[in-house]
Amino acid sequence: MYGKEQQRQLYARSKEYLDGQELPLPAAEQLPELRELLRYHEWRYYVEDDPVLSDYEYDQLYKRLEALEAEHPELVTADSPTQRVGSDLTGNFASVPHLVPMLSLGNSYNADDLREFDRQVKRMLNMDEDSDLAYAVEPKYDGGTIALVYENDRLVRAATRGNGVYGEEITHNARVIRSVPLTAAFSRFGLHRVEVRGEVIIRKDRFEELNARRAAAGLPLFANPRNTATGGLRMKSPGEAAERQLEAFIYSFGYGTDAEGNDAVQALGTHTHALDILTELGFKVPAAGDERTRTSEIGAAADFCRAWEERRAAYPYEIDGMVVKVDDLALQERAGYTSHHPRWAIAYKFAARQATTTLLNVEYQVGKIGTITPVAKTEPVALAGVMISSVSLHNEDFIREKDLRLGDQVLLERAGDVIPYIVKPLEELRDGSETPIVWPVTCPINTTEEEVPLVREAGEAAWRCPVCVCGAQNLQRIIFHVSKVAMDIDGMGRRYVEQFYELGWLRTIVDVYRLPYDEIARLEGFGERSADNLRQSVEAAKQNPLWRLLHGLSIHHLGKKASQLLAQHVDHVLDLAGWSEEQFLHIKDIGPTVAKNVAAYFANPIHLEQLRELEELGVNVRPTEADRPAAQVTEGPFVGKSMLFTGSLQQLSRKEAQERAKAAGARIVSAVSGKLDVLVVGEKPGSKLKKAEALGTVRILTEAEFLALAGG
Ligand SMILES: NC(=O)c1ccc[n+]([C@@H]2O[C@H](COP(=O)([O-])OP(=O)(O)OC[C@H]3O[C@@H](n4cnc5c(N)ncnc54)[C@H](O)[C@@H]3O)[C@@H](O)[C@H]2O)c1
Ligand SMILES: [Zn+2]
Repeated sequence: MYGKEQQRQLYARSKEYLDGQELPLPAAEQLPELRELLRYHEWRYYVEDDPVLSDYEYDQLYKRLEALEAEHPELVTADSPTQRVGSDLTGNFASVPHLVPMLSLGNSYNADDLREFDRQVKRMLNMDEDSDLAYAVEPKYDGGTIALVYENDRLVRAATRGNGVYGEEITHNARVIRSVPLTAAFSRFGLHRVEVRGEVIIRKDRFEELNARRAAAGLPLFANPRNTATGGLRMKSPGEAAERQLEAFIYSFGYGTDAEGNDAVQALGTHTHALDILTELGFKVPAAGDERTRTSEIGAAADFCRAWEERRAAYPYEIDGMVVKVDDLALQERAGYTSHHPRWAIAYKFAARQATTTLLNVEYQVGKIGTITPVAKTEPVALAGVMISSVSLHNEDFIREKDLRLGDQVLLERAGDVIPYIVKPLEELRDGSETPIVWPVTCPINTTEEEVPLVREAGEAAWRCPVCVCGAQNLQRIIFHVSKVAMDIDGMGRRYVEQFYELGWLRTIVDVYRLPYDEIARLEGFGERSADNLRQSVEAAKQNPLWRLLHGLSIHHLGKKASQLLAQHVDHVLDLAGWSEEQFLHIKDIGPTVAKNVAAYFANPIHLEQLRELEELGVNVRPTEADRPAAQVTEGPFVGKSMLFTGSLQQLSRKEAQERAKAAGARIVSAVSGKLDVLVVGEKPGSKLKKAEALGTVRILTEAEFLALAGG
């Protein structure tokens, strides 16, 4: 239908219009062009199920056409996209006429738009602006429209919306949708022949499962739930449609007549009542009081819409907005229709979650352990309310699997609070000028002469720079070191670290504990007070439990849990310097990867020197109260007591004795202080005993006494 070159031009031209560039064309020339562009995008969206613009962008083009036509009514043509609904006719099925045209919906994006809609409706109905008008509000399901015709309580026909006037007959596929009843007792309500309208969708989790099965079978994946549903409706064989486990939410009557052929829907009174009846008849309908509401105040309708925008991500079905409808069916008829949409209803559209833009460049960032993360730089584009120009590409495999190229048009998505990501490149829009993204073999950050080859460990997706000479890695380490998860230095976030780094005050984590507070106080935006607060936070962090320091060293693979385990097994952080990989493995839950990485870290003299400096600066390097195992011993003679052994023991080795003490609930410490509870004394005790005696608060036990109390 559209050739490649033609598509590229239509796309490029659309973006020019959207960029708001000055288009000094007379209206008479803009109008046909806009119509042509919109028709192209409708084809991509409805027929190909693969749009190249976001809905928001499409709506912007549409509004531009609408505005121009309003200024120049003489130039409006009957085939303009504003005068009819977009067509999804494929020609693959028999086409059937709709008794009552199936229309689109007008769009709104915020509470103001809704208030404007409220004013317009009231004007049309000759109502006072302040008078009450009841609205029904419900989710706008994002799938494929379906019209189900029942005669004498039996499903006789199902059709798609098609071009609004004709639809495509897809009864065979509707029959396999379990939420579409094959019979329904409409006759109880005097309805002999009815058409009900709804949206066919696939639940998000089913969509994920379906794609997982397809991936396992080596089949191409479905792009999104919407086109899985619309595609499912148009399958040739109902078996394939059934496999998708589609569902149909019914949201209104198209028409309904009694045995004489007279209208019998109006008698139902309100849209709300009509939906209640459809619920009773066994249709899947938005649930009253939860998924739908009724209110006579447009502000409350807007609140309901906004509340649903929050709920959108957690809701099991894809919705792209809400629909606000005049509830009274007689008033609906009075308000009437344009050739495009009813005047009594409006869609409240949620912020678009997809957008297309150009991939300009790829930059690389280096993480605290040297991980190289590629970041796409794109032409800035609005997405779900924020401007996006940078998107993470995760790793090399991601780029390869998506076959991304520089210069590509890419589809971005941002769902809920999730960070934006690239869904795919729009391959059909390539013109041959795109260039491959060449993955670096040496560190892309390193600016020195030396070339540092990147390394990639077996089973890992990320490439790493083993030694970032340029310091980028150190910066990331410091940022991590002070962060909540590690040393948790209050008030010293990424921004300050970057600033101090720039100023040359921070080179390694050791510098965190010797910052020039006088100079900081003189920095713009600081002052004595904040500098002093910062100093106090740093001082406080010096007393942190040992596991925080260990975690804050950014040792590859050493997470919080393993840091805590290590902290429980040493008296001083430098004890680890003497450990072999074997010794690490003796600790339950410490695996070979952690063992290898920690051992390597502590084998490096630079690291040991840093730790000594940290100790000198007053940073705690010994296990504290908080380092004790979480699963504490709760019974035993020494529960909660700190204990120290001194002198040579006769019956047990020092290590065995310590283990026995721990099993009895004691915590082993390494120095005599006011905090010491118990001192166990062997042969030839030294100064520790004297010190403890001098304190007078320490309980002193012989080895035998200890053994008797600790048990066997
Ligand atoms: N990205 C693109 O290039 C592109 C192209 C064409 C259209 N579009 C999108 O499609 C829109 C126009 O499509 P449309 O005409 O299908 O309109 P629409 O999807 O905005 O609204 C009409 C449809 O909403 C559905 N709907 C879901 N829940 C409903 C409910 N509770 N009550 C009533 N209807 C409900 C109906 O099936 C109806 O057909 C545009 O605004 C745009 O967002 C995008
Ligand atoms: Zn590097």
